[in-house]
Amino acid sequence: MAQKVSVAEITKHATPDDCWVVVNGKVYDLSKFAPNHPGGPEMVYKYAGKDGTKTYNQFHSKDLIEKQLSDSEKLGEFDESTVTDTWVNAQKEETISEADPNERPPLSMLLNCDDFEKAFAKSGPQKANAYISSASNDLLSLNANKSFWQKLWFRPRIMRNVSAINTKSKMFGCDVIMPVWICPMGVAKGAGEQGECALGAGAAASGIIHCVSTVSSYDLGDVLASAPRTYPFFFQLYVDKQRQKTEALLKRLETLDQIKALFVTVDLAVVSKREADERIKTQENTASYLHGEKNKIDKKGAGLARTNGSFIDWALSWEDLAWVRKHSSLPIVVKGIQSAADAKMAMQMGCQGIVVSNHGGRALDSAPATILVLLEIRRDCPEVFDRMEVHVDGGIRRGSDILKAVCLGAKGVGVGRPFQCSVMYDREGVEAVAEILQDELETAMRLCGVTHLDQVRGDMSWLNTSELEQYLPKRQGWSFFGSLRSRL
Ligand code: HEM
Ligand SMILES: Cc1cc2nc3c(=O)[nH]c(=O)nc-3n(C[C@H](O)[C@H](O)[C@H](O)COP(=O)(O)O)c2cc1C
Repeated sequence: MAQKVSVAEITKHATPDDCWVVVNGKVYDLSKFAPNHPGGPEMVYKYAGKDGTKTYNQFHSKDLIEKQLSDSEKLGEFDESTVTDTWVNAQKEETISEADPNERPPLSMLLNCDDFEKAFAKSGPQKANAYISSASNDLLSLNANKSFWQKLWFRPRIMRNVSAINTKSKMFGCDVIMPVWICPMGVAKGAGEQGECALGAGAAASGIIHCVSTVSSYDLGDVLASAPRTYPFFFQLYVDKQRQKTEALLKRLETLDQIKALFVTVDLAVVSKREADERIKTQENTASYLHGEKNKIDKKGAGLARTNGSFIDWALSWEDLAWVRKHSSLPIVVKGIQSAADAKMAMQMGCQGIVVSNHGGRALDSAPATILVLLEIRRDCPEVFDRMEVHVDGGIRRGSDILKAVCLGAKGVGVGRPFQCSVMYDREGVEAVAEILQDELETAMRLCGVTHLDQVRGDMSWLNTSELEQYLPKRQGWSFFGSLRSRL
């Protein structure tokens, strides 16, 4: 890229079909790439014939663009000597609200997972907060996820000598200090400069596992390098409409021995409406090139999340698991199970695991709270817990929630938003969340009279589920008259 490209030349290429963009002092032809941009094409078109550095850097690692684009799309160095006043003024429309580090409460003041979400809401970039905290429509599943964990009560035992306790566990063959993985979450760089690298480094330092999202801000190689060379990770897969792209990704994963399981996300055939995200209209992404006018928002709003999912294949079906298996030797874990029937299906298809999840309330609103699905599986097809690893996420915010999940039979739990928000404090923030959960788990175990997690895994006698049972769906194919008939 020795050649220099002038402002006059760049501004000639300012349409979706002919889209040159300056990023970090270099000029790229993004015409072919933009329609496939995982964050949606409009994000890129907005910078056609302009400098997109500020926005790009907010969400992506510096070298991502260099790694992703072909040589013919790299046009040369930006010729600074040709900058004019018109060019400078044209770049001024960007109004990204940035986090002010001085506004942040000190890490030592944050005592629980909720504190991290509150701190981010107060001091993180407004748009990033809307993206992270939002969920579908009326937030019914988001709120139910969390509040239903609070409707499950322990049945503690006393005087059990809890001086020495052990939270160590195994998840997909990996030894962990406690059965927790950091949920896959897109574009973590929006929350803090180190993005997924903070999540990876923090997970490794804390002895838990980071599940890296398909739509990570950093290249997977960089995320893996944030941890010691042999430290394990999981990888989350969105199947791309262009299946050959997914095949290439799976091929790459085969070469990365740090990846120990493949979480295939199946609950987001389309991205739902997240109104908090749609309502933030003051940010730079609201100016839609395609709509022809600056700062014009489409009829649905200005949501980032909505445009991001356009590449996800909504034709995905159970038969496709055989295709995934053909291209991957990793344990296959179906993420997004929302009924006992589908848990059973995954087991019958020979999957190694499932994650009971409704995408943190970001997929179907009114999807059941994940703890209810876990209870339903235990009631209707308990054999699932013996045949594969059952994991759960959604609203898990306390160490005691982890213990409850384990008593229900879970091998591990995913924690999402608190970790994403902790990235505002870099790796130290991630470690702090893990430390809080570890401490709370140990305390809950001691106060319950439990010394080792294997002692209680799948043992419902430690729980009182009465309050929740009224919310469980009726058994499939079960009816009062049917059961009466069978007794006659
Ligand atoms: C080769 C280059 C690029 C790659 C591989 C890439 C990849 C991605 C990915 C994976 C996402 C996350 C989607 C999700 O959360 O579902 C994303 C989001 C985004 N990208 Fe890019 N991108 C590239 C270039 C650019 C450029 C040039 C710009 C702007 C100038 C840009 C702006 C954005 C924005 C604003 C988002 C939205 C973040 C959010 O959802 O919160 N990207 N991109
Ligand atoms: C900001 C954000 C981004 C997410 N991105 C992804 C993703 O890329 N892939 C995925 O499978 N799930 C994604 N999820 C869902 C999480 O993996 C997880 O299921 C959910 O956040 C768990 O709920 P919790 O946040 O209440 O702990 C995302 C969730 C959030 C909050």
